[in-house]
Amino acid sequence: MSKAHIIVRNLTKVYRVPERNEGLAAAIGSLWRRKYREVEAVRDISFSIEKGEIVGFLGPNGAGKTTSLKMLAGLLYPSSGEAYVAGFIPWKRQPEYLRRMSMVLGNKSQVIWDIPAWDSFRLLGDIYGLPAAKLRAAVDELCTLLDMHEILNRPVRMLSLGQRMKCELVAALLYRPEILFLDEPTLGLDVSMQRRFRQFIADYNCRFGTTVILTSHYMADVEALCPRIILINQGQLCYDGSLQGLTQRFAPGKLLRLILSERYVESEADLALPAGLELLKRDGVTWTLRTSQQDILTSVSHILRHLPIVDLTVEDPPLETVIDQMYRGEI
Ligand SMILES: Nc1ncnc2c1ncn2[C@@H]1O[C@H](COP(=O)(O)OP(=O)(O)OP(=O)(O)O)[C@@H](O)[C@H]1O
Repeated sequence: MSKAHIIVRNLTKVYRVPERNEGLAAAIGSLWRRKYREVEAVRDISFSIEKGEIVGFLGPNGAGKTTSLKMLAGLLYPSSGEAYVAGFIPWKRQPEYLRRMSMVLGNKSQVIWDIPAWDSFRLLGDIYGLPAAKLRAAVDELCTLLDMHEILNRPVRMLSLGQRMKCELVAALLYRPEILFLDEPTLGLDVSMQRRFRQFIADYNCRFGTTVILTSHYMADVEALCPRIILINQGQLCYDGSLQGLTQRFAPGKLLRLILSERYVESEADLALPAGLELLKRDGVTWTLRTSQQDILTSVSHILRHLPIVDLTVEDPPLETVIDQMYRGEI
């Protein structure tokens, strides 16, 4: 068998959703005769992930990301297919497996609202059979890393969203899982808290070699953390590879951003651009152009020869744009 930490083969999940027409008669009728509709949330996906990798699991709303992660975390049975995580079949929910993995859902809480986080951690420590000294050491270490000692004794409902998410992370990492499923962990956090979370996850992965699958709609999370991404759309896997490879494959070329000298007043019509160079946006003296990969040098030299340049930068197209175009089926 392959040594990969996570192996997924032809995994499919079909939900059976009850359906009924509007109105009281339909509601009563549905008590006897229920109609169902099938929703194929995940369709025949396969991939494998090595120990210690951080993989971004991306896709538009409803693509099947949470369903996939829930199957890998053992919260859902698949309709067909196989998965092995750390050698275990997740949905068998063997205690040895549950002790090796953890899942953080950005929109669900596993710490209890009405009691201080410390009490929730004690409860989780009991559930996972952590000796008191080990639990204290783990909480202490994680709280230092997340700079959150002062919030531990306040009821969780009195904490801010960012503080609550810190508690969720501590709860998820108390027993130092080998595999971490993070589903939108930075949802709703402000940019500086998002950055802090990203740094924490990167450091944690580096320190303990934890395998991480992350879903996030914030491309900054993905760019900062995930050298590899898996993209799914309508339940199907449509890309598995490096971030850079995604841009090269689906939006090859570069963006050239120019700032021209104030004295430049030429109209767009008068500017003759060579083949392979296209003006995308012109906002006063700030211009954005796109050039194909093979024409970068000729494009840049044309610009330098014909335009009074104050500043010029060459960039990859923003990940957001590439992903958005993919989601909309434009590339
Ligand atoms: N419990 C359920 N019962 C029926 N259908 C479901 C259930 N959960 C999800 N679905 C459907 O399965 C599909 C995939 O949903 P899923 O939550 O996995 O997507 P997602 O990629 O995580 O989306 P988002 O980015 O919006 O969280 C959607 O069409 C959704 O409506």
